[in-house]
Amino acid sequence: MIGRLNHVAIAVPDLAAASALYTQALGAEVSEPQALPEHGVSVVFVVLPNTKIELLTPLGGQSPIAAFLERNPSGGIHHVCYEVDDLKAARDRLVTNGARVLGDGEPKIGAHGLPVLFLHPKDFNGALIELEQCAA
Ligand SMILES: CC[C@@H](C(=O)O)C(=O)SCCNC(=O)CCNC(=O)[C@H](O)C(C)(C)COP(=O)(O)OP(=O)(O)OC[C@H]1O[C@@H](n2cnc3c(N)ncnc32)[C@H](O)[C@@H]1OP(=O)(O)O
Ligand SMILES: [Co+2]
Repeated sequence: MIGRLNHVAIAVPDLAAASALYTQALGAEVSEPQALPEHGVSVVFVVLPNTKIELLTPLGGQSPIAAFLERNPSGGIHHVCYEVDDLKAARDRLVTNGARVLGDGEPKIGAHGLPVLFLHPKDFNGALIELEQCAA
């Protein structure tokens, strides 16, 4: 069911500083910031030869990552994103098998303009998992 690793996400307290760190200290290619109010975050993507790193920071007063950063003030690995061929079929199979899909269970459009869902970290060995519909 799951396919390629689309990205690994790191929550950061200061997106500009984290972007500069990846650009200057690590010599990486970093995208321009994207504000995603429907997700309560702003993000940049670090483009790697085999996957991406998503650097994200809270946006607005209701960010789902605010509590994570309170627990981890200097930041930390936040989630991994796997690609799936059919997001709704994957969701239905996971729910049938007892996994919890976060939010209202309906896919939302993510940073790549594709539908995404999140699975509860407590159901997957303490790791927050994002599933992204493969591009057609
Ligand atoms: C940019 C768009 C998109 C993309 O296209 O890539 C994104 O990536 S958007 C990313 C931001 N959005 C989300 O993360 C949505 C899903 N997340 C959530 O709904 C919440 O973050 C959460 C997973 C429900 C956690 O909420 P929180 O308020 O932090 O705390 P809780 O008390 O409800 O947490 C329960 C339990 O889970 C542990 N936890 C929390 N976050 C993580 C995490 N990232 N990784 C692992 N574990 C996590 C938390 O510590 C609690 O554990 P216990 O204390 O042991 O109960
Ligand atoms: Co993500």
